[in-house]
Amino acid sequence: MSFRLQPAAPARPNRCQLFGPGSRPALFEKMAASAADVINLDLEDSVAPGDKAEARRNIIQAIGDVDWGNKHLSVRINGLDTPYWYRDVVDLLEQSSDRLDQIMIPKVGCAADVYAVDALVTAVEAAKGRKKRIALEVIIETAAGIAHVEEIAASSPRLQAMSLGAADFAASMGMQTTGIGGTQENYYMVREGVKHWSDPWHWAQAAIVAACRTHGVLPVDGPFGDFSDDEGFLAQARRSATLGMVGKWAIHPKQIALANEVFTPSEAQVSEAREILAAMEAAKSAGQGAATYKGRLIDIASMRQAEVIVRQAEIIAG
Ligand SMILES: CC(=O)SCCNC(=O)CCNC(=O)[C@H](O)C(C)(C)COP(=O)(O)OP(=O)(O)OC[C@H]1O[C@@H](n2cnc3c(N)ncnc32)[C@H](O)[C@@H]1OP(=O)(O)O
Ligand SMILES: O=CC(=O)O
Ligand SMILES: [Mg+2]
Repeated sequence: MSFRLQPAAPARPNRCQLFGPGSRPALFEKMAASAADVINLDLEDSVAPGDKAEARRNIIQAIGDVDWGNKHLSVRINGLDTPYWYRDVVDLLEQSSDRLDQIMIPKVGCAADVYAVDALVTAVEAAKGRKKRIALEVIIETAAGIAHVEEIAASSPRLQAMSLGAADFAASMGMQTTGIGGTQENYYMVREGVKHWSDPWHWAQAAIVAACRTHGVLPVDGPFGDFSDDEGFLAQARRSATLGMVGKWAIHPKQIALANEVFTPSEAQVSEAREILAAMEAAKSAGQGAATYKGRLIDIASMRQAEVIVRQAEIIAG
């Protein structure tokens, strides 16, 4: 380990972030009753410009009125390039109850974007005497965002989570697709006449995970647009989990159980991790740093890997 230790990310479940437009208040009770760990009430791209003010009012009312249980409650504000975002922050923090946990900032392009929101949040919190310190989450979904991902991950002690937003990311990068996440038809290699599809999101996800893990932020995979394709969602989510992401968005209730399944370590994974820890304790007692487990090498690094899985299971179990 470097002299500078890697900080732990917030110890809360973040397997599924369920989105719903602020302009559809009929969905709020359903969202609250769902099995998602995080609720993202949206003021941004799922809300038409003419509905922004009403959506804001709907959300402020629902934050106080709906029983959100133990969910992490977040509101996605509008981007800093719009005339809406400051009013989103001010009205939310002046008018909503203390039940609000988090504000999500879309299309973050540099650390100063987070600084601006942090400064405004800090001022309104102090002016209103709000007791709960609002957390922030950001979406990396532009070329600038991915180019500055590390400084963004380090930008504020309020920052808890960072998602990849595949739709806007594709647009900003000029990618030739209208798909939101998942396999892209034209992203393949050919060997002996057979196509092998590759993953165009992989490098951005890996950059996000590295930036997040360096600075103690939760890395999250964003939307998968085709909610009739469960297999595609599962494949995308499994790749994300394997890379180190802790959860994925649901843009339809169908996707919640799929995300929870993938981002909850299975009983088999947890018991294998515990067996590795036990085998390494036995090896250490015998004065050895390496041992054999099911015919394969395990050593002290294997303990760290196993601890990741056990810790994830413990956080989810509460
Ligand atoms: C690229 C991005 O920025 S992604 C993030 C922003 N986008 C969003 O927030 C979009 C979120 N999703 C939605 O708005 C909707 O799910 C849509 C538009 C995709 C589909 O809406 P519908 O046509 O109503 O879906 P559908 O008819 O399949 O809904 C089935 C049931 O789930 C409910 N439902 C639909 N969406 C949601 C949701 N997001 N949360 C909770 N319940 C929902 C419906 O009310 C319906 O309930 P019912 O059985 O009691 O009648
Ligand atoms: O905001 C999400 C996205 O994919 O764009
Ligand atoms: Mg977006």
